[in-house]
Amino acid sequence: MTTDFVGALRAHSRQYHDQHPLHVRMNAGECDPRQIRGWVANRFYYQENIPRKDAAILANCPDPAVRRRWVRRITDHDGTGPGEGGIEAWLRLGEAAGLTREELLDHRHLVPSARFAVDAYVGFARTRPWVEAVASSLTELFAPDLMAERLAAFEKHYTWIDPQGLAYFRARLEQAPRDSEHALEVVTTHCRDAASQALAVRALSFKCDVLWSLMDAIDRAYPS
Ligand SMILES: O=C(O)c1cc(C(=O)O)c2c(n1)C(=O)C(=O)c1cc(C(=O)O)[nH]c1-2
Repeated sequence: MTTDFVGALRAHSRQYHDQHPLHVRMNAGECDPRQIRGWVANRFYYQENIPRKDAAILANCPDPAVRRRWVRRITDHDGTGPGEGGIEAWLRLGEAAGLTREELLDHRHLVPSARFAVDAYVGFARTRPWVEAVASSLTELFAPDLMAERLAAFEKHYTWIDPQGLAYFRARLEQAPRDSEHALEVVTTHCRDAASQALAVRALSFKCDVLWSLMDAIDRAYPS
């Protein structure tokens, strides 16, 4: 039963946003600087909100052992001091791509439907049972392959971006497998019957929709 359940979760790789036309064009080297900058600026809103989403999971989770491991995600993104962490690394990616910090932080490029998609993810974590919110993070099972592909594509096609700006993706290559392994452990431990397993699968499907909608929003805002 657990094997079927894990299989059903893993099968969502087919709905993952690596297949989105914008990612396909990006990784083929077909985006122009305006489109790359638009993606970086809009994705920044996702990055900013990941720790708020994880704080909502912590707030709803009654298990100290889970919280002790989950809290690491917040420091991965926020760092333990100024100038550290994933959000800072994304700001440096923006600078390497020719965007100022200010224009990322003040959301001047953020389009309404990108905001809407990200807010839906945070709202899901705040309002749904915490195990479902954990299940929704399992897109990270599929992220490392996309990160590796993106790193290679950026180094090859977008040489106008300083490669030091790509440090965020290198860090995620290690963080994402660790995080998704923990999330999978939590979900398989807590979802023992068909009903709870179906809810976990639905949560992951919802998250695939969030990521796909975010890419749709960016693609529409910066047409070729
Ligand atoms: O660039 C990407 O394609 C991508 C995808 C995902 C994902 O699959 O949810 C995350 C990230 N990046 C990411 O950088 C990240 O920190 C992250 C956290 C989470 C999550 O749901 O908790 N997903 C992702």
